[in-house]
Amino acid sequence: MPSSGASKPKVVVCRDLGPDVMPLLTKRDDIEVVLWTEDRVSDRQWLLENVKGAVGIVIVFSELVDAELLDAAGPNLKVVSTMSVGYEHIHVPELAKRNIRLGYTPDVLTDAVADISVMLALMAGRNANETMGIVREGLWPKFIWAPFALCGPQLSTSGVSASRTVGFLGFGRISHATLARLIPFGVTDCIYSSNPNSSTSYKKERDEKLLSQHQPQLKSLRAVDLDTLGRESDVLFILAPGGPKTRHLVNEDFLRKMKKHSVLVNAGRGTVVDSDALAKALREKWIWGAGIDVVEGEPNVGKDHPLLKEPRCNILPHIGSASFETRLAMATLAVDNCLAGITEQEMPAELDVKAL
Ligand SMILES: O=CC(=O)O
Repeated sequence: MPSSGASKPKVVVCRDLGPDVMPLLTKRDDIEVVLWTEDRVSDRQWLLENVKGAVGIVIVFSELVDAELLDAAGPNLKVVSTMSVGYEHIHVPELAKRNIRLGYTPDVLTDAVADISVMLALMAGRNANETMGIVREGLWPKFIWAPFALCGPQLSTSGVSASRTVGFLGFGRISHATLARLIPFGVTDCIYSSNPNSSTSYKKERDEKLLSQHQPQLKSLRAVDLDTLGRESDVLFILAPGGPKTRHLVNEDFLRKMKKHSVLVNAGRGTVVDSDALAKALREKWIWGAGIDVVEGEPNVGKDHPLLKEPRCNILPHIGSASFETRLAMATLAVDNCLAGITEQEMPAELDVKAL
């Protein structure tokens, strides 16, 4: 843990951001960098002690930023910079109260998360977890190939007559990028339910743009209520940012309305989905399968978790943005945001904490 010159402004960094990015901080002689060197969630006590007097903190989505932490930091704190696009782990009103700025990492991860969303849809529809399990357990030699064994619903519509309606719970940048990837799969109808605070004129303009961008393939794009979203989606992508307003929107009631052959993908936040209800939906075959990158309560998802008992549940350990290119861009942006925040300049990507 480097420590030079007690009087220099202190920046606490809760993960080693690697050899390309750390020097952006450590090579500066006008700040003191305090680093949590382990590749796991920083210890809360360590953070509470080290954050005292800091001007900036660089975190990831597993560090909770609440009144306790901000009080421990004290009045010098100017910026919290999270290496994530989501900010469910940050009590934003507490930042607003204290005039602390918030940096985040939108855009740079859009493609990586959209890629993995499509991957999860394919994995869930085509039974990746279950079928890879057969191979992993050495059961392939005993497996009798049969015409309809281990089939699942096809994502692409080319060559088959059925059309596919894709649904999005949350309709921001990552959803748009996911939709773009699905157009070549033959998707013609898209429905979504999104932030009720976005203005009607913004939504109208955005939807017209998306429709014209995906002409002539995309025939319809509609904002719908949650009931319709559940009932009509063949593949439902949950790409909402989380937080109290979206907690358990996908619950037993919602899942019971879904089609039997539908696939649910969650690459947004685990809290949007009630895990017990999803496990029941899979067990009782209300839906076909699920592909999830996020789970409520993660990373505490051990072997006994109800979702792990469901073969049709394809689970990844929150790796949506985990490509070399994207993580490098995110780490760089998080540092740039932090440096701009502590020097009171315009941040490359700032969330307006007073407007959230
Ligand atoms: O989940 C990842 C992120 O919010 O960046």
